Amino acid sequence: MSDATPFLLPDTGEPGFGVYVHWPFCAAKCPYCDFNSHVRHQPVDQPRFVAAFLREMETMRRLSGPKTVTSIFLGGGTPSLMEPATVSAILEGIARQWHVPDGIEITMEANPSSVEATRFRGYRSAGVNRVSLGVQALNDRDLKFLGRLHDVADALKAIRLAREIFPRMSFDLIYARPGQTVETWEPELRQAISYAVDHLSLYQLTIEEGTPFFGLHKAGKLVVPDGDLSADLYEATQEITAEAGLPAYEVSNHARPGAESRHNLTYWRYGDYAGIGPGAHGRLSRGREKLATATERNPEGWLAAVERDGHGMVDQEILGTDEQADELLLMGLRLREGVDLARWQQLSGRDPDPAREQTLLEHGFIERLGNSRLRCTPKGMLILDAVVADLAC
Ligand SMILES: C[S@@+](CC[C@H](N)C(=O)[O-])C[C@H]1O[C@@H](n2cnc3c(N)ncnc32)[C@H](O)[C@@H]1O
Ligand SMILES: C[S@@+](CC[C@H](N)C(=O)[O-])C[C@H]1O[C@@H](n2cnc3c(N)ncnc32)[C@H](O)[C@@H]1O
Ligand code: SF4
Repeated sequence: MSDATPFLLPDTGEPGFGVYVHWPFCAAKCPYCDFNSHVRHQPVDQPRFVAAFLREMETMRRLSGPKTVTSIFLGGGTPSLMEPATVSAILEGIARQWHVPDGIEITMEANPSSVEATRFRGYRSAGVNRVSLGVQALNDRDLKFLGRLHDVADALKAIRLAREIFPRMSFDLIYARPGQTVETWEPELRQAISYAVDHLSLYQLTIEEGTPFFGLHKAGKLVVPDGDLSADLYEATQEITAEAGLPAYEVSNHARPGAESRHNLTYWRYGDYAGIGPGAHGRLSRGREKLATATERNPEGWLAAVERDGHGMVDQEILGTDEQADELLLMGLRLREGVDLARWQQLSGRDPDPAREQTLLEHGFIERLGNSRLRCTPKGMLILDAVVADLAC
């Protein structure tokens, strides 16, 4: 995997096969975040983690069988706390287990605060060709409120560097923050668009149970935009990004056509993926069934399990065709391209209930794309869970 590697292989429209590796550590825990991330005050033994990642990959390879990888994603936590040598060893390990063609998308998440030019170049030399930066906000007051360790100047520096070093770059913003209105969000979003290359992830702030924000929210000390304002913010976001040539291809993800994240598409097209590392989940097909894997979330617990058993899986559930049909719908309706109905019918053994589908069509929540695809309208996206629940039963 050299710098001369052509980028990117064109999207075939197929679900693909992804490999996800989870780095579970962060420099500090953000008060809104319930992802599997932990702060350690002692240095993390990276070679020991690498050895465990490689062992767990062998187990996952046995479960997946031989596969051609279409994307790799190093997520977290904060993977940019890894040394470039760690990243290199992980990518080499993946290529020993599965076929990794030149030019596939290899994404790594990075925090603007843990970013260093030397590390970025090291990641690039290791084979990373897409970076996803957690910028979160473009004003210092909100960055502070979100508990971030970086300020806007750090974020802009990281964006500039990422654009220089990686062929592809995206960044995340969190909106629908306390006190935010369409009037204050719009200039921030336009500024973000001006820094974006071809991909942006825009998430509405979710108050997750068990986080410090949850406690504050419950105590009435943190007030988030109500349903109407959230919907207005969402709609404004859709319009502004579409006008700027970065339309949503999924609920929260925006890209110039052709620059969608392949890895994300694999999830939403309900493809297979191997999940490696603490708290990673995976989906591996076996004939008509799919194996849903989930590993131990605690990093040291996961490490001990892998060293003992060759994997850290705590859960292996076999999904039958009905469960797969539900998941296919749940994931596929998030996408602008919608869900492939023939695949859904093959799995569920039936058509969508005509009366329910008709009602949703008449209310403008869903639409048909020819005979073969069904998708949510922008209005339907606002009540996605209800639409899925209605169609699935
Ligand atoms: C798991 S984080 C990993 C990225 C990296 N550690 C960072 O924070 O910069 C992935 C993204 O999820 C989003 N996210 C995490 N918690 C969220 C929440 N409660 N509401 C909305 N978005 C959230 C943030 O935009 C974040 O960049
Ligand atoms: C919220 S998304 C952000 C993606 C980013 N916006 C992009 O476009 O590349 C990524 C986060 O989801 C979680 N994640 C993704 N795939 C996962 C998997 N297979 N197992 C466990 N967590 C996963 C990780 O916490 C990761 O940081
Ligand atoms: S948002 Fe990112 S940096 Fe913050 S705790 Fe979660 S994973 Fe770590």
